[in-house]
Amino acid sequence: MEEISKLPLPEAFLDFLKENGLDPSVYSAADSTPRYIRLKTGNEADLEEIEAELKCKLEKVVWLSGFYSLPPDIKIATSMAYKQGKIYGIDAASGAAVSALNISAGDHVLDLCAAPGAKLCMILDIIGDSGSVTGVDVARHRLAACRTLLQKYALGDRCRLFVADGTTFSLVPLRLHLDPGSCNSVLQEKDDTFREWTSRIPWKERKRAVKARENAASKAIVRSEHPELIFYGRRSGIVGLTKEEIYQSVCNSEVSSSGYDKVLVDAECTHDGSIKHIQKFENWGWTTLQRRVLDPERTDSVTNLQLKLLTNGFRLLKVGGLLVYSTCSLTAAQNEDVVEQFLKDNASAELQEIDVAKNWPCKSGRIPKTLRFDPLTSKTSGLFVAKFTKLAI
Ligand SMILES: C[S@@+](CC[C@H](N)C(=O)[O-])C[C@H]1O[C@@H](n2cnc3c(N)ncnc32)[C@H](O)[C@@H]1O
Repeated sequence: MEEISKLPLPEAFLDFLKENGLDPSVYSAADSTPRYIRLKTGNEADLEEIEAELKCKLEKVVWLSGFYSLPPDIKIATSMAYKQGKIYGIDAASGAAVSALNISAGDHVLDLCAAPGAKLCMILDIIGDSGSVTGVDVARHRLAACRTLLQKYALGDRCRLFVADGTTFSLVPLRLHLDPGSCNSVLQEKDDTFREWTSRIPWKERKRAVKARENAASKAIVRSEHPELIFYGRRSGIVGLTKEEIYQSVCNSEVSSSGYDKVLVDAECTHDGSIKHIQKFENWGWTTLQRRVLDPERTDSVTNLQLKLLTNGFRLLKVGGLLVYSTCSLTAAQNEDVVEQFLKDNASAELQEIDVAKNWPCKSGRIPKTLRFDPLTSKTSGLFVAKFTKLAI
């Protein structure tokens, strides 16, 4: 086993890096990469108090608004500031991916791989009291954790969460009825009208849902008529509508005008660029790394999935909208190769310069306009970011 800094990397991982043309020295920053937090909007005046509580100086990240760095050994989870939802942990490179979307007031945003939800929280914090956010993830337990996060940070008012496969998810934003007060008067309540969301689901309904999940799990192929809605806020557009209205399908030609303004595809990947993730294998065991990261079959299936997620996210984008594709892998196969194939398959997709990136501590990817954060030079977790717009053709 070769020793790089204090993180021992097994031969197989070093071979994986070599095969992918990646420099192992990026992992030497493992011990010095700072931890990052984002201050929830409205808590700026509490900065000194938070510093006193954490007993450390919060260094403003000059290139990313609302972000602060702190030494990696500082624990934030037990602090009052964290418990009260004033700060949340999110890597600066992740924040950059969200920032690249140029979210503005009134936007309807789709986060296609949303859990556990750090980026979703940031998106919701930015949109504030306008527009809507739809979070999708295939892993129910991870999305449930995401729901807990939204509630903790009181950010869920304009959000809806669906357990669904992002490669086939088909719902467009509900542009009307975002304010339940304004629609109740015109809508006639039917039996299946969605009322305000509550975590206290009636016993009968809960039993029915568990049974449906058990039935689905017992079949080889999970067939669900609709994506499962596991949370919706008061102004998410859901309250006051019926099931039929919420699950209304639209054809591809309609999506060009009624699709999302912004789409984030923070795709499933092998996480090899995330130093924090790689460090976890010290405890999980390096054989787990072999299975989850190095296995060529895993890499092949993940790149197929990434292309499908990107393609479907783009399908749901309206003309003139913006899509950001990101992964925390540093391999070309999961990044530039996926982007190249996607551009080849989608004539209406155009790669965009990330205009807000002028002062970001990152490098260009192999394809101009794409960006790579590498832990050593960026002092962040590793991340690849590409941004697209949809042309009217
Ligand atoms: C890199 S993580 C997303 C992190 C998240 N954006 C955040 O900031 O916390 C990738 C996510 O993709 C989800 N995923 C995997 N396959 C998926 C699919 N087919 N459809 C939707 N989500 C999927 C995983 O469950 C995982 O939560």
